[in-house]
Amino acid sequence: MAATRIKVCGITNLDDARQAVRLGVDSIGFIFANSPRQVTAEQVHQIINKLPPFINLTGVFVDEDIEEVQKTADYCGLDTLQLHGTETPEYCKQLKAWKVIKAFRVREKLEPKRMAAYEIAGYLLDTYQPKRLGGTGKTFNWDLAVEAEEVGPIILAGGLNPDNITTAVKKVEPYGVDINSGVESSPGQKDQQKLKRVVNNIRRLEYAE
Ligand SMILES: O=C(O)c1ccccc1N[C@@H]1O[C@H](COP(=O)(O)O)[C@@H](O)[C@H]1O
Repeated sequence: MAATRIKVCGITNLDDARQAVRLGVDSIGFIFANSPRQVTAEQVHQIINKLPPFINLTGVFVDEDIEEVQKTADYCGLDTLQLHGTETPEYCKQLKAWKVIKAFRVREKLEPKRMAAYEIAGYLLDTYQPKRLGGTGKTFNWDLAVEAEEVGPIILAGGLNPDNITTAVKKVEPYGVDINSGVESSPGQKDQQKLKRVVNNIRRLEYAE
């Protein structure tokens, strides 16, 4: 099995960021949108300043004014922008200076044509829940994610935790996974043991070959 890229999202403090770095995750994510995990550009700037090099930094936005996204990304030194709202392919094109990931919330079926209209670096599949634009803690039918592979690099999200991550990765074989509320002790605070278990479970699959 190819290596699975790991993003840990919803980081709100330096201790959790450092623990994610220690575990060797590929990207750490900061949520600028309305959320129990919301952070300000200033908070993220302070956290990032204290991190070592070679860490990919992702910012999560929902239908934000594009100039505000660019300003925040520049100020914080973000590498990747993850868009969770109704952002259009044209909106994404204006962010060419960054790697863009667009989130697609999955209901009963996949919408590969709609996804393929986006010329972006990665396609994140998350669980649909009315009135929630992310961070639901719920999984969706992973059979649909398997079908999405032809569109481009798939990042699997939605309710991933230490207990279901092995099944999810084995089944979907995604390019990457995005772990958020499933490794928290309370909203915005990571549980160090859960985080460690998730990462170890993914690595174990890779070493098993
Ligand atoms: O976590 C949030 O509160 C959030 C709010 C608005 C947009 C995105 C958000 N999080 C993203 O949601 C998915 C799935 O999260 P979970 O594992 O189900 O908690 C993930 O990509 C987060 O980055």
